[in-house]
Amino acid sequence: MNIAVIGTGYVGLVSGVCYAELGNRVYCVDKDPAKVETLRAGGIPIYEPGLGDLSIRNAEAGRLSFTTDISEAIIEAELVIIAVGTPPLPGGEADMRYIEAAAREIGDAMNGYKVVCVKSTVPVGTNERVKAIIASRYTGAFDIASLPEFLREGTAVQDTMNPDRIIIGADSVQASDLLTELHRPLTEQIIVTDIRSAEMIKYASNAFLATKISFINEIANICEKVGADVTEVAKGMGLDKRIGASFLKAGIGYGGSCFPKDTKALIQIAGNVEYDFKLLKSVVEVNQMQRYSVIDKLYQSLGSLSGKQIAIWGLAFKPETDDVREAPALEIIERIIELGARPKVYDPIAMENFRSMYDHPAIEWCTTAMEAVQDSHALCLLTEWKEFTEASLQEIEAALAEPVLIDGRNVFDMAQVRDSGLAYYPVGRPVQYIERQYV
Ligand SMILES: NC(=O)c1ccc[n+]([C@@H]2O[C@H](COP(=O)([O-])OP(=O)(O)OC[C@H]3O[C@@H](n4cnc5c(N)ncnc54)[C@H](O)[C@@H]3O)[C@@H](O)[C@H]2O)c1
Ligand SMILES: O=c1ccn([C@@H]2O[C@H](COP(=O)(O)OP(=O)(O)O[C@H]3O[C@H](CO)[C@@H](O)[C@H](O)[C@H]3O)[C@@H](O)[C@H]2O)c(=O)[nH]1
Repeated sequence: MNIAVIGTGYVGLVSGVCYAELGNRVYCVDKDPAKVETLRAGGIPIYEPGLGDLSIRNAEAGRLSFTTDISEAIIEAELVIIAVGTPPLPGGEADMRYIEAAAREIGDAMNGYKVVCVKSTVPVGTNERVKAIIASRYTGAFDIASLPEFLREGTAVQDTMNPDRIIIGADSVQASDLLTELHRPLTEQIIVTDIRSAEMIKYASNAFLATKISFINEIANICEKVGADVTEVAKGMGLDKRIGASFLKAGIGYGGSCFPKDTKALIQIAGNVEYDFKLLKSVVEVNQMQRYSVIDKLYQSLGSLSGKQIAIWGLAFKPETDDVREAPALEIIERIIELGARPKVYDPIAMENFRSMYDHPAIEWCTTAMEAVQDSHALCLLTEWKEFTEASLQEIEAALAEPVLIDGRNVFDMAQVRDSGLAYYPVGRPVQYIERQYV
């Protein structure tokens, strides 16, 4: 199948490369010439495990090309996939300007029947808007379809090649047949539904996963007060098939380019039809507060933060990605600086992205994990990179000026921590017990 993918971000690039891997001929378009140049030279503008090799292999096989010219990309395409960004506007609603611009450009470049589908996460009714925009510029026949994307950053290639399900929202047999044929090699679980339901499935899925995270974070906060261990609680809950074990890891709140934006967008979508989505509003509020649990623990352990040096391990919103959009580290570091402390930060991959989003003279940018820890008054682990989870507690303790370890991701083994001299502050585990022993 000949496919054009508009937008070569985390979704567009991964999808384009994976469709090529399935044997399709894929043209990826981006309006950013620097990205296209990097891709043409065999590079990858994002960090995503496994993507680079796959991209090079398919480009060399002649199945994958990159261009800034949408007409070149869609001239032979049967399927055009829109995968541009839908970032949040200040009020929380999704910014549709990139989708609408892409629809206009597609409309101008159409040269025959094609199926145009929207993979970006978009409010209900967007596909109809895209159809209207294209129809206002192209009078020939075409179909539209919604094809929501469920990949996770860090495991995007694996998720794309092994999806739990494919959702196709279509109002024509040609569109649903074409998309079914494309995805058949990946899974039997292909759900064909109407366009509006497909658009809603994406937001509802992300909102539900975010709800699970905020729920377990609140349970964790209660566990801390009653002396229970949230990791045991989550294990016990997760064995109930009706609940499921995934997305029950307590931590410092969800971040990333999706959950924060999509929860707020769904609240807006509901608000637009005069529905007050109270549950989701609480999910967002709990998530915001959870980030500050790290600051509370710093206070608990150090008293005033003024003049203190705080090591930060992890800037990316999750491991195995360079994406720092809505990373909890941003608000935590800002707050640490406001309180008069000096953060010494380290992340194996996301330093550059973080620094271009937020820089401050109080921040010391370190080149190794242990450099950040050296002589700091506390270490805060914010992202569970393997390098951190495998770190030696003895080395950490020896390097710190005060033996305070705030583990925002519950990565360390409690028995090992007990054998160390560290004052350990995990999430939702019996902090007081450890404090009594070691502080
Ligand atoms: N990142 C994820 O993990 C993920 C997962 C599922 C769904 N989504 C959704 O997919 C969409 C894309 O997300 P992303 O993270 O890949 O975004 P991104 O910001 O990483 O990439 C978007 C790309 O589109 C390009 N672009 C914008 N307008 C264009 C145009 N008119 N023509 C050509 N290129 C254009 C930009 O230059 C950019 O490279 C969003 O709606 C997002 O919510 C993202
Ligand atoms: O039990 C958990 C699971 C995740 N997180 C946090 O939640 C955030 C999001 O993690 P994850 O879902 O793994 O990554 P994303 O790449 O943001 O993927 C989500 O957002 C994408 C964009 O819409 C969807 O496609 C995916 O299905 C959905 O999982 C991260 O900050 C994680 O640290 C937790 O705190 N506890």
